[in-house]
This record gives sequence, C-alpha cells and structure tokens, in this order.
Amino acid sequence: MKFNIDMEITVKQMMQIEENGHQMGFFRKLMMENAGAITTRHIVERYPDLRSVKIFVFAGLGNNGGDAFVVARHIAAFDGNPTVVLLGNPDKIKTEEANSNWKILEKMNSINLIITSDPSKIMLDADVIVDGILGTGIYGKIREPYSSAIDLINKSNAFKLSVDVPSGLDPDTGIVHDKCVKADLTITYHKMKIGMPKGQDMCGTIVVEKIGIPPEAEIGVLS
Ligand SMILES: NC(=O)C1=CN([C@@H]2O[C@H](COP(=O)(O)OP(=O)(O)OC[C@H]3O[C@@H](n4cnc5c(N)ncnc54)[C@H](O)[C@@H]3O)[C@@H](O)[C@H]2O)[C@@H](O)CC1
Ligand SMILES: [K+]
Repeated sequence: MKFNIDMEITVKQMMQIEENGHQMGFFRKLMMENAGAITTRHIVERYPDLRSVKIFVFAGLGNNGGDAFVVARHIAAFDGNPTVVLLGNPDKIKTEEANSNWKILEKMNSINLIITSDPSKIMLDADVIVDGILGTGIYGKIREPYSSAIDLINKSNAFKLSVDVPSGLDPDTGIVHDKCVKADLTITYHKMKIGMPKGQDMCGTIVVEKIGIPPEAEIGVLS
C-alpha cells in the first residue's frame, strides 16, 4: 500500500484521519500527548536552559488548548516554570482529553496558572509565547476573550510559537478573516494543512511533525 507523504490536507480530512486513528485505539489523548511533547522539543532546541526563560502558554477551551496544556507540562519537566493563561472557565473545557490535562496542571506547583476572561490586564513580560488558543476548530469572527489575547500576544516582542495553526488563520484557505497571532514558528501536526503555505506571513516557519497516527488511519480519506 502507498501513502502520500507530502500531501496537504483539509481540516475535514484531518478530522476524519483523527477519528479513524481514535477508532483504531490510538486515542486522541495520545495524539495530544505526542503533539505537546514534540512541540516542546522545538522550544528546548532554541532555549536549552528553560530555567531562565519566561514562557507564557495561552490556551483556549478546545483541543488546541489541550495541546498547549501538554506543552506546559513538558516545559516544567525540562525545569521551566511556565505561566499558563486559560482563556475562560475551566468548567467549560470542551473535551475529556483537554480537561484531564488541565487537571494535571492544577496539581503542579511548577506552573503558574492564570484563569481569565480579560487577558488585556496581563503583564506579558515573556521571552517565549506558546499560542494554543485556536486551531483547526476555528470558525467565524474571533470572539472574546480570544480576540483580546491575540491583540496582547501580537504586541509582544517574544518568540511566538503557534500550536498547529496560528490562532485566527483559516487552515483551509490561509485567510485571516478578522485577526491572527503572527507567529515566528508554527508546528502543525500529521500533515500540512492546505491553506497554511498561503498564510505563511502569519505562520512564520512551518514544521510538520508526526504525532504517531498510524498511516492506516488515512485509508478511505487520502488513499
Ligand atoms: N486533528 C488531530 O489529529 C489532532 C488535533 N489536535 C489539536 O486539536 C485542535 C482542534 O481542536 P478543536 O476541534 O477542539 O478546536 P479548537 O481548539 O481549534 O477550537 C475549539 C473551540 O473554539 C471555539 N471557537 C471556534 N472559533 C472561534 C472563534 N472565532 N472565536 C472564539 N472561539 C472560537 C469553538 O467553541 C470551538 O469548539 C487542533 O488544532 C490540534 O491543535 C491535537 O490534540 C492532536 C491531534
Ligand atoms: K494555535
């Protein structure tokens, strides 16, 4: 069987592949773990001593935020002390896998947690910002508090790493309908999303990372 390794895919195809992988027993939670782990490696490559780096991790209530929670935990495992900014009420975290990763953070003294619906008040003295606000689940105009968080992030001179997709970019078209995090580096998972190369000015450098999804999960979707 042949698999096309260079293919760019749509959000719909990615969701089908994710669902097929999950049904095979490679659960979403495992995908999330691998996504967060590999993303952290890119931070460690640039900043080998995380003890002296001020890292802010912005997280929305979906699975893009779930990936960001995993990044924060891995940063702590590399001796960093990240601040996680949860944009909304923890009771409103949308999925079991994201929620279980949030619950771990609540037990970690090495991580500072900020829960807010008004991020404009945050003193953002960051060296590195991890953008896990919105990923492939984006639709429509950016609503609060995500909108203010994107404005705040874009005012910062920190190195900005976007999780999967810069928050605000439509991964199918590469178009920014409203506003978007302007990233230096975007780590996207499994395969390039079809719109991202067109939105490269927002994505910065794009790196595609595999997160362990079996190629067989693509059967019926890409082959
Ligand atoms: N597809 C995959 O195989 C994997 C996906 N993962 C992550 O999951 C992400 C997708 O997660 P979700 O589907 O939960 O989606 P998101 O986390 O992108 O968005 C979640 C929620 O944001 C809200 N939202 C959407 N548009 C908005 C807007 N314009 N303003 C304000 N709020 C808005 C909606 O309520 C939506 O449910 C990916 O980008 C990736 O980071 C990873 O966990 C690894 C595996
Ligand atoms: K993002």
